[in-house]
Amino acid sequence: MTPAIKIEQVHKHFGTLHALKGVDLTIAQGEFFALLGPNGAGKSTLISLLAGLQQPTSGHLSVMGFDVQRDYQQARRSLGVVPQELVFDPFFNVREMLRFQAGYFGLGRSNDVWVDEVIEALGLTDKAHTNMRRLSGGMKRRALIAQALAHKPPVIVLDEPTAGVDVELRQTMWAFIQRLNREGHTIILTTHYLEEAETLCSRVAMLKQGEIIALDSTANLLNRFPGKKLRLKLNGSLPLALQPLLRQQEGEYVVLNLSEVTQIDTVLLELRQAGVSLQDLQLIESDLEDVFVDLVGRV
Ligand SMILES: Nc1ncnc2c1ncn2[C@@H]1O[C@H](COP(=O)(O)OP(=O)(O)OP(=O)(O)O)[C@@H](O)[C@H]1O
Repeated sequence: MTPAIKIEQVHKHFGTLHALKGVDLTIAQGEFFALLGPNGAGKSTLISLLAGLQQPTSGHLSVMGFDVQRDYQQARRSLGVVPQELVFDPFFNVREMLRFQAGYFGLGRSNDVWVDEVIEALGLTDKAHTNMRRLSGGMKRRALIAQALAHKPPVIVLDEPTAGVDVELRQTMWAFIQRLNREGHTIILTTHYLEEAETLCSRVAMLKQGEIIALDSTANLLNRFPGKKLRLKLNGSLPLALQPLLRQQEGEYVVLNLSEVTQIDTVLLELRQAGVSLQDLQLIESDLEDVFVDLVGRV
């Protein structure tokens, strides 16, 4: 099957800055994929190259088999991008804006049913006739998500879609995006909320300084850290014998790395022998954030 996204040896220079250093990435149709990386890693640059908003310095990108430069229109029609920033046309109301957007991709009135479905799914029904200018920040964000979906693209890219949005929108949006994924749409997500990526995405690429440094299924990445963490609040300082297990200090808590659960016995014994009592104890599974911190540093 034609891949949803194919990126081959893509380089991007901004003057002397080498923002993307030979990125290769293939995303199959129907995947729910996370593109993660710290600030400045090159995620947005990669997305704007996919959307044809910028040109690569070298290399090739295609969407649903269409080269983003040679077959620009088909590639662009295959892609819906929810941008990070709130940029919108202030002259239209929500429904007009969505119809206009679909019309831009050559879709006529027959698409209106879909536009209304998107409006409803994103909780915009009450605002359908409100001018974009008059929407609150959260509602504008909903409208921008709707805008990216208005032409029902097979590939949907969400660039930090939940930055600064409330819990209700997150839930509504993810329910709808998951439905679209079940119906066969390919979803690519960039987010700094690693919990979201862990819950939603089956495969992850981690980008650092313009290079992919990890590309694997979410499950395999998590398996790299089979251990658990023990968070302890102590009446006293951590005994010397336990220092080698120390992972980090989190306020009043110390976090220890455990390779197996039975190590808890040893920890408790050492604490007792050192006369240090416990105020609180939590056992935590490793998560995507641990993998991320280990590979690329803090988000
Ligand atoms: N138009 C531009 N001109 C010059 N430099 C740019 C331009 N766009 C991006 N950069 C630089 O390229 C690098 C990658 O930026 P990019 O926005 O792609 O990172 P990002 O991974 O999306 O970061 P964030 O998580 O902060 O959104 C950064 O060093 C950035 O300063």
